[in-house]
Amino acid sequence: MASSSTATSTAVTDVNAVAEADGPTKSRSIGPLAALLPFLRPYRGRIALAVLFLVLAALATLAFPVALKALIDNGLVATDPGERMLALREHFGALFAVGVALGLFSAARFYFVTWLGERVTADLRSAVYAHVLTQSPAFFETTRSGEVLSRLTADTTLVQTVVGSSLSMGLRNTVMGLGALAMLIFTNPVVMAQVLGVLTLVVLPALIVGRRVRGLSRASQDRLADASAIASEVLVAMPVVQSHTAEAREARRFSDAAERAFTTAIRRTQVRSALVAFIISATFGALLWGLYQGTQAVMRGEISAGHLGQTVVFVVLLTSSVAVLAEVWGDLLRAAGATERLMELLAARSPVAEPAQPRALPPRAADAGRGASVSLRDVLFHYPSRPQTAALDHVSLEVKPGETVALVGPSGAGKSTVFQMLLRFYDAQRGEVLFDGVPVQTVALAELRSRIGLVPQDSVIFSTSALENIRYGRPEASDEEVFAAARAAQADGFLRALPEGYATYLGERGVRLSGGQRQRLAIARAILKDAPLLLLDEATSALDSESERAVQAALAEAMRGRTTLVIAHRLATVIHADRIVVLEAGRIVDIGSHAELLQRCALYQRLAAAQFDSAAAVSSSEADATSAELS
Ligand SMILES: Nc1ncnc2c1ncn2[C@@H]1O[C@H](COP(=O)(O)OP(=O)(O)OP(=O)(O)O)[C@@H](O)[C@H]1O
Repeated sequence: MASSSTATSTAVTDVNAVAEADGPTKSRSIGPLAALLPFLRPYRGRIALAVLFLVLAALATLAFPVALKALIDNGLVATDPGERMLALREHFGALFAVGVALGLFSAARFYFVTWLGERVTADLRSAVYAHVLTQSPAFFETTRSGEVLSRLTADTTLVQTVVGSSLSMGLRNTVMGLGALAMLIFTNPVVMAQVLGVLTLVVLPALIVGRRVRGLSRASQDRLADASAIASEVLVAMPVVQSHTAEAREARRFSDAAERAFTTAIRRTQVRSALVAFIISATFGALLWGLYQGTQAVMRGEISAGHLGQTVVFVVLLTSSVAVLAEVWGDLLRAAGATERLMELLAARSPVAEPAQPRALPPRAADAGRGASVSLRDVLFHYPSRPQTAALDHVSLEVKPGETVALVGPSGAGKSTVFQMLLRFYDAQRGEVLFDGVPVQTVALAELRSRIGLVPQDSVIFSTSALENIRYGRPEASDEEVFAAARAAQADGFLRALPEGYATYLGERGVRLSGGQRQRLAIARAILKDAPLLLLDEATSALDSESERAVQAALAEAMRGRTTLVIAHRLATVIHADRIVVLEAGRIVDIGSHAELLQRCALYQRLAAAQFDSAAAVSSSEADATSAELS
């Protein structure tokens, strides 16, 4: 346990270190298991019951050899056959009673211990998952989601084995072993001293080898996590994989990772197997030695046959306890590796910190019908992984309530980064980001984000019904409100036409909807959320003109009465924007209306010519207007 402090101090406190913690283990003890204590603490009552039944079961086991001795020494001595029969029945009755007690106590112990294992694992899983969900995007840049999933399943399962079985096996065998030891010392000190000598020779190497098992355990869990990470990455990108006919390549990449996990697991198993062989043969040796000594003593008339029988059972109990304990030690070390890793995830601190004393945003009612104001003041920001390149380079922008501002610029200009700043996914290194005049760092994250509706470029559809999908941003909304939002987003028609209408299950990632339908569903979600600021990242993929019109109408509805920042890829959008901000390499190059920028901004002219003209879905009248303006 001495190393638990080491484990805590090495527990990763920043997100980057989580990803780097793939290396070998830092401490080689069961110390990290101490981190499970807070998870066990709420269930003190259950633990007490488990321990009670565990001790009772161990005592019943220890009572067995005593009853056996009584049977051999007393049950068989009566000379009268009738009396002997009666005595025998009594002794067998006593043995049976011990057996029944053992059965009942063991069942109760099993129930409580397994309950604890399941409970603690479920709590741990939920705690780690909930914690991971609070991490900023920086965490997910460095930690693969498949790896987190593997931690949540494979590592917690190891912990479950320990809490739900190994710990109780360990405790039971400790109690039984100590009991057998005490009884042996009490009844047969000479044999005892010898057995103990042999056992020491067994335990020491087992402990030493066990350390290596733990290192290998963590390594094999890590390799397993690698395989899971590959699978989860590929499974969500199946169309890309299949269109590149990369199935065989991806299958090989996974099987290579699985193979590495296998090799590491086998190395661990080899070490463990050698340990098992050693432990079993050595403890067997100890047992036989005890038996040999005892037989001699009986022959010399020093002890009774019953005494020998009792001694043998005690020695069996003692040696098997030691053997089990060595096994359990291996399990504990394995689980320590898994716990260490889970605790690293739990210790990861998001660099986007909640303010200690959050300031309230101005009441929402005041914004109703006009939207929020947002400001970026001299914002300098680089992504944590790219400290040399400023993604936003001294950007200042004031957006008034109700205004629609389009962001345009070449790829990598920093348009999405502006959104990330407003949502406070990252904090700027310099400058200020204000929402309704309040610096975003001083507002509770939940409050800030509740005021922002986001329609991302790739509409995310969850694997649930259409109704629940729209309700995602405001779970308490009534069905009627959902229908109204869907109508406003031009989604009501196609949703009602689905086999089960709004109750239709949309499949994983909405694969049953077309691109335009997915967008409208995402817009309905934003409309229902009814936030004063709308961040809209227009989809770049072209839609057919009918679908495009529907999406544009939906967007117009979503923008009504709100402040809107839109990353624009469509001509219709820039034409209708109040102002257009032209970004390049993290700087604002120019701000103006479409007509003004066409007049004076060379970059905008290039963008307009290349980007908007080629947008297939631009309605013909608008395209004509632009051509006229451009020419
Ligand atoms: N998570 C990230 N980590 C590191 N660098 C990033 C990250 N996201 C974006 N960048 C970099 O920051 C710069 C601005 O990116 P941003 O995504 O804001 O551009 P954009 O204008 O939205 O581009 P696009 O139109 O292609 O989406 C780019 O150089 C990009 O490579």
